[in-house]
Formats: sequence, C-alpha cells, structure tokens
Amino acid sequence: MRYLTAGESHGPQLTAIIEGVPAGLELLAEDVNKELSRRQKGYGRGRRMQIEKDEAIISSGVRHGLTLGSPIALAVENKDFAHWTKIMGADPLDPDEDAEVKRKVTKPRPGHADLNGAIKYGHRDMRNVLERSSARETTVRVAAGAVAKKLLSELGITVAGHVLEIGGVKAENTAFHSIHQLKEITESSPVRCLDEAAGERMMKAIDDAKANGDSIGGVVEVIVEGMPVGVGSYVHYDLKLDAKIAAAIMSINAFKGAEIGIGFEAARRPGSQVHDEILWSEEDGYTRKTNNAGGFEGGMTTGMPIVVRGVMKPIPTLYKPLQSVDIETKEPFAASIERSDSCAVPAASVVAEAVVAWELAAAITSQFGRDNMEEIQENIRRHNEKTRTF
Ligand SMILES: Cc1cc2nc3c(=O)[nH]c(=O)nc-3n(C[C@H](O)[C@H](O)[C@H](O)COP(=O)(O)O)c2cc1C
Ligand SMILES: C=C(O[C@@H]1CC(C(=O)O)=C[C@@H](OP(=O)(O)O)[C@H]1O)C(=O)O
Repeated sequence: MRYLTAGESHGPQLTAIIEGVPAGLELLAEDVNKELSRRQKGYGRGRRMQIEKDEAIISSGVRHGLTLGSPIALAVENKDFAHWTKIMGADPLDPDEDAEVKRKVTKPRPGHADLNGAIKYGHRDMRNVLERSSARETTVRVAAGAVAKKLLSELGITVAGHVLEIGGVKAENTAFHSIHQLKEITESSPVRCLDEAAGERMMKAIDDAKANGDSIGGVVEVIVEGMPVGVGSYVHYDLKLDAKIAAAIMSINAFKGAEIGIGFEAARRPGSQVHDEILWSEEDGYTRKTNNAGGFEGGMTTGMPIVVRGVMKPIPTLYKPLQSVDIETKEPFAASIERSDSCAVPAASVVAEAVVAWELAAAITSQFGRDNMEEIQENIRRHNEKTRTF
C-alpha cells in the first residue's frame, strides 16, 4: 500500500491517491469524515479550524460502499480558499498583476520550514514554501489513515491515540481497562487525555501560553491491540516495522522524537527489568508477563499491544515573535501574525493514530495478501491458529 498527497494549505483542495487497498473492504465517506472531524477538534487550535469543515469526496476506487482493489482518489476542500483566491491565484497558470497578489512573504519564522525551504527551492516568496509545509496536509494523511483503520478493524485490530503531556503537565492516571474504554474517555476530553484533572491543567497551560503570545508542545501515545505475531521482519533494515512506525511518527509536522515501549527509559534499567518474560497457555498461546518492548522484538510484532509515543515541539508561529531576518532587506524584524494554533497536540494524536495505522495496514497486506479482504482474513486466521500451538 502507498499513497501520495497533493495540495496547498490555502489552495482549493487537498488530494490523496491511495494505492494497494484490497478489494472488498466496506468503505463509506462517513468512515473517513469521522476521523477528519476528530482531527479538527482539540483545545488550543486557532481560528482556521472554525472556518474548515473537513469532508472527504471519494471519487474513485469504491463502488456501492466496497473498495474495488483499484486506486482510491480522495479530496478534501479548503473552505478558507474562498478568502485566498487572489493570493493563491484562482487560475494557477494566470499571472495576476494585482498588488496584493504580488506581496511577498519575506520574513521567515524560526522553527518553521520557511527559510530552508526558500533557499532550497529558490523561492523569494516564502508563501511558496509555507503553503505546502503547513500541517494542513495532515488532513489527507488522516483520510488515508482512516482507510487503513477501517481495514485493520475488519481484522480485529484496534488503534487508539491519546495525550500524555502538554506544556510540562503530565497525565498521572493513565490506567484503562480496555482499549475501547480508553477511546471512550479520551473522545470526550477536549485535550484527548485519560486523566481528567491533568486535562484541566493542560487546558490552563494552553490558555496561559496563548495569553503570553506563546505556544506549547507535548507527548502523544498510540496503542494498538490485535496485531498478529511476526509482522515485519529482522532480515532487512527496511523491513523492520518498528523503524517504519518511528519514521511515520517523525514525519508528522513538528514531531521531534519517537519511542516504542519503555523507549528511553530502557537506558536506565538492567536487562532483567527490561525484557518481557515469555509465557504459554493452551487458550492464549504465547504471551508476555510485561510489555516493556511495546509490541516489537527484532523489527517484528510480538502480538502484545503496540505502544508508541511521539514528542511534538511547540508551534513555531508565535504572537510573541522571535528574532529573525527579512530575506529582502537582511534587517532584523519583529513580525506580527494574523492567526495560529497555540497547541495542536490533541489534534496531532489523531494524526499519529492515522500514520501508525497506515504502516500496520501496509505491513499486513504485504504479508497476508493484497488482493481481497477475504483472502487476508483467511490467511490471518490460519497464521493465528498456527502461532498459538507453535
Ligand atoms: C495538527 C498540527 C497543527 C499545526 N499548526 C500549526 C500552526 O498553526 N502554526 C505553525 O506555525 N505550525 C503549526 N504546526 C507545526 C508546523 O507545521 C511545523 O512545525 C512545520 O511544518 C515545520 O516542520 P518541523 O517542525 O517538523 O521542522 C502544526 C502541526 C500539526 C501537526
Ligand atoms: C489548517 C490546518 O492547520 C494549520 C497548520 C499550520 C502550519 O503552519 O502547520 C498553520 C495554520 O494555518 P493558517 O495559517 O491557515 O491558520 C493551521 O491552521 C489544519 O490542521 O487543518
């Protein structure tokens, strides 16, 4: 499975072409829209989210609610384009002489892609960089992830993301009885946090950052239950599924770190307190006493829940500007900005779910069959049965 996205933040639409989804998967626009709406919620976002109402238009690859095995084309309209038609160029091939249209963005924001992107592509107008480097693109990544999640759910695999930390405020009570309970609780939290009291403090931290013209980041976690054992491989570096998951997390805008299982904590413990002891029972087959490995050994799934965390840095666009240099005048400046998110960690936890789901669905289809859902279901059923008594 693979996909490509196209689209600028303030252009007419975002597009994804999704390839390799097996035939026979039930898929409705509603399945995608549900995920798009989850990404739009979350405390700390700016005015843009009040303008957009993300909805998917699926124009190919699906008939009567079932995937065909052919490429799926999917688009999401940018409602904000209506306010940007002149600046973006209603007809991209028509050079417009309007002064407003010609006003260039020449002031790079520290922490964003503006300066490096301008130098790399030779753009004197950094709008040409920011339009595509914007996390608006995560909309269609969540759409592709929604397709992957649907595929996984048909195979009994559940993916849930939540927020562990925002601006230094940590969730203390992160216990849950089942992944479904985790989903239920976090869905009703404005910061997608299991710990209600910590969630309140996180919102306060976001309010404070906003009042100070600042921004804050945090930590998100994705948990996956139901993966078969042995997905991924140790035989080549580019088949290691834990590495692909880490890369997927790092590919999310503003993410600067990823860890699996106990992650960096493993550096501080002896092996006897890290490695998960192996058990076997007739009913459950092989299981582990603990899950410090977060569901992976040797680049392959262990069958235990996958536990992945990602670190998001604070949003770069600040109302309280940092020092920067105008690329035209080479003079320092203090920019005033129009709008920005103060914190997008809750939204990013939904993006993290999507990118993890995508990698898992891609690995499943490459191992258990690419053509149709029935074949994959049958192959996994046989694999699970063999694994239990292995
Ligand atoms: C959901 C989401 C929303 C974001 N919103 C903003 C924003 O409003 N303003 C901003 O400057 N950056 C925002 N970012 C972060 C930038 O897109 C990101 O920092 C930028 O693309 C540079 O890439 P890097 O931080 O990975 O180096 C957002 C990121 C995510 C995941
Ligand atoms: C539009 C989205 O996020 C945007 C990501 C973003 C950035 O620089 O990454 C900047 C902001 O865009 P704008 O400058 O238009 O307000 C965010 O709103 C979205 O998540 O759908």
